[in-house]
Amino acid sequence: MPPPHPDAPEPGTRLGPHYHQCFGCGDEVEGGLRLHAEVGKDSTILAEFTVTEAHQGAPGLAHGGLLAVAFDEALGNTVGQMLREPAVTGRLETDFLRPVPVGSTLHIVGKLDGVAGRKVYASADGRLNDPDGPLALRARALFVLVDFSHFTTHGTADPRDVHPDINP
Ligand SMILES: CCCCCCCCCCCCCCCC(=O)SCCNC(=O)CCNC(=O)[C@H](O)C(C)(C)COP(=O)(O)OP(=O)(O)OC[C@H]1O[C@@H](n2cnc3c(N)ncnc32)[C@H](O)[C@@H]1OP(=O)(O)O
Repeated sequence: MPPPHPDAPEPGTRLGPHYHQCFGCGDEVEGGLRLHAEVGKDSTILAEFTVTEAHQGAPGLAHGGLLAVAFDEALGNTVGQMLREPAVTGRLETDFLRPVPVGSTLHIVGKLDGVAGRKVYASADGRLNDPDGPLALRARALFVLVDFSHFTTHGTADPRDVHPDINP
């Protein structure tokens, strides 16, 4: 378990969108997940989002791919906030243990598992309707630390769009 960066936000800190047009956390995306996150105890990130009709895969049930988005977002936030370095998802595995109905709220807890060079391992659990509710999903991910230029070279970002803390 790597120690958090000295500038990592304190437990209880509410985390706003890292980018307003992000499908996972942005507040300007119609049908987006609008995932909310805050810093938990022991270097965890607590995230939640409520499944709407825009997120269905079968009638009344969340689409698995959208649930994976929620974990990508929560795990990316865990890595970025705890290490205070930009990273991108290299690999994401998701175990779907229970169906997630429309109207339910998924409570996700993300944690860092290890760092090896530029590779960062993280995992998360997702519970239904309560932080202690039934376990619905589990995910593990490998993130790769990248330079800010990843987002300007391959995307259209001004570095300041990636996160308000980032200055060119
Ligand atoms: C102030 C700062 C922050 C503040 C706080 C911000 C909060 C911010 C919240 C963000 C929340 C967003 C959460 C969504 C995050 C996305 O969704 S990101 C979008 C999806 N991902 C991508 O588009 C990535 C696309 N892939 C790539 O760009 C490149 O393949 C990568 C991942 C950068 C790696 O390429 P590279 O830099 O050339 O590195 P490379 O040498 O190939 O790999 C490095 C190591 O990783 C390993 N590796 C790479 N890919 C894999 C893989 N798929 N499987 C296994 N191993 C792999 C390699 O084997 C290598 O291992 P070692 O040889 O070192 O042992």
